[in-house]
Amino acid sequence: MIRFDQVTKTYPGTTRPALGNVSLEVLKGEFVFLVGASGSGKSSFLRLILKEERPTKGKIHVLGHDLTTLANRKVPYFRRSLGVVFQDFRLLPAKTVFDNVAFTLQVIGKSKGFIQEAVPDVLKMVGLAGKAGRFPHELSGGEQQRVAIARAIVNKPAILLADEPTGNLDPATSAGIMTLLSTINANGTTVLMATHDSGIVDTMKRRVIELISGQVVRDERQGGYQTQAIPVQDFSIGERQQVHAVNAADAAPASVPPVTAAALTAAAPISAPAAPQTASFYVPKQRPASEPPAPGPNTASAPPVPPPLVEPGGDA
Ligand SMILES: Nc1ncnc2c1ncn2[C@@H]1O[C@H](COP(=O)(O)OP(=O)(O)OP(=O)(O)O)[C@@H](O)[C@H]1O
Repeated sequence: MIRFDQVTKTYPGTTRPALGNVSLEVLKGEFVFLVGASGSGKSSFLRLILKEERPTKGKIHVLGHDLTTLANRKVPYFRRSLGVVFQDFRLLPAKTVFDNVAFTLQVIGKSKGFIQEAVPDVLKMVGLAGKAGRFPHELSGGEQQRVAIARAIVNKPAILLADEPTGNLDPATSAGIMTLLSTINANGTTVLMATHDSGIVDTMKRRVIELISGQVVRDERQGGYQTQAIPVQDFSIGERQQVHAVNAADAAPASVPPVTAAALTAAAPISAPAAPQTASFYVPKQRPASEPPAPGPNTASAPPVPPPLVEPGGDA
């Protein structure tokens, strides 16, 4: 579904690659977390999948397309199979919830009849059935992210890319968003999510790809946020913090075998040698151990697991 073959991305005017010689495969239906310190290459990875950036070296295949040879005129059609969600929602402020979602469908030429059926269906799925007439500024952050997710999935993409979708949300609201993304994944959409949220990754136990300085240093089924964590440091300022340390600059390239279909059916986790110790620190967002990871009694803002996507009829 997504395959990177020895992909290197070096931005113009820079010497160190944002991604270096990355080879991996993501299969249909997987839920994959991309983790790594700020600047490790997560967003670059997602942008390459969208063909917003071109690899400097190597090949990328997405949904059967070789992106290095895909003609520019075909890119808009290719992108219809991908949904994207960002940390900052990116809604159109002057449009209602309904119109924000409908806009995506109008742009690709769907009929009014299709839109009138598909938009309410998807708003119901994301738990916003009663809020179609509101404007973004009349919604909470979690609700705005639900609109953004509705917009991303209304055309039933094969792949959903999410770049820190819970980055601006509190833990309870984040849990509701993760329930929603899990449901979307359970309905058949492959999900790739870049995140710094250790609590979410540790709770979900999905495949984790960890980047350090553009290198894949870990690719693990049912992984945690950082199994290579270097444990506790005491900063003597405020609370004692758990610091997971990685040295982006000094990380040795890891010899990680690419994840293939065969590897994913094997029993053992796929993991790489530990990163070396370190001078620069990334402090992940801390989630209290007592806090439940999924919607529960203290997650009032999170609706129950939404029903499966309803197939809208009347597509023109
Ligand atoms: N357009 C660009 N031009 C030049 N360098 C860039 C560009 N975009 C990203 N980079 C560099 O590439 C590296 C990887 O950046 P990227 O945004 O992919 O990291 P990230 O892991 O997504 O970071 P964050 O968690 O902060 O979003 C960084 O060193 C960054 O400065």
